[in-house]
Amino acid sequence: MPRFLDGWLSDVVKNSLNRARVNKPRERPIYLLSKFIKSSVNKNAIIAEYKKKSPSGLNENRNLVEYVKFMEESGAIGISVLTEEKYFGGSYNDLETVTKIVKLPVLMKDFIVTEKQIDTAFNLGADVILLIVKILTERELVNLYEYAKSLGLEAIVEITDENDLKIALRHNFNIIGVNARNLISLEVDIQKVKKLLELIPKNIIKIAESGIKSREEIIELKKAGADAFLIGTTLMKDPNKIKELI
Ligand SMILES: O=C(O)c1ccccc1NCC(=O)[C@H](O)[C@H](O)COP(=O)(O)O
Repeated sequence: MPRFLDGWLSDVVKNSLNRARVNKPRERPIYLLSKFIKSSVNKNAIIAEYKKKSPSGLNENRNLVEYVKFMEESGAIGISVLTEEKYFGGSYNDLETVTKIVKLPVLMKDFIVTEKQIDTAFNLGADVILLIVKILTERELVNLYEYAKSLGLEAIVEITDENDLKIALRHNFNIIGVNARNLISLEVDIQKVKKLLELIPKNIIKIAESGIKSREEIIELKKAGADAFLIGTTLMKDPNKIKELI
């Protein structure tokens, strides 16, 4: 069983535990996010996220195919697709649509607590999964990471505070995501992200997640050590903003 959680997160995790596996043969090679981030030398490595709604108040029902193609053409190095249904309005269909049309790493953005969910990510063509330290026990985190790796998928291990970081650094995880958003209060704190980024060793790929609105913030986060940037709300509200952020 995952960690004991309060409020909406406990509901999300309960729903995730009950989600059925989608069984379909994978039709796509694996695009390694780590490779795309490392080879992004002359531009900011942006992972553009598609999410229709969010607990923090987003509500944008954009055309998925147009959005994703535009992000690929504009130079995003990856696409993130929300698949959580109740709080983010996502779906496995959205993920499948995206993996059929882009030649970029695709992140299945969800609250992963079971191997079934990772099988589904693999079968639907995703290349990367997200493992959130806050919602898993340490043993579950390691087991799910190893399981994803055994399928050839990469995992972003997401931390939100120093305690999460302590846990993450006890293992050989190669990609750490630092989320500016507190998962309970939903407050965004970019300064906190900068502090945490500075504590992560150089050899680990670091992704700054959430709340990014401007090029200035990206430059600050880069100075603190971020290698890539996961951006949802800002791009869903105004897709053209990618041209300024990249
Ligand atoms: O997006 C939310 O409101 C949210 C609330 C609570 C937990 C997670 C949440 N979002 C998941 C994410 O990590 C973000 O979608 C992602 O980092 C992009 O963030 P943003 O650019 O702020 O949309």
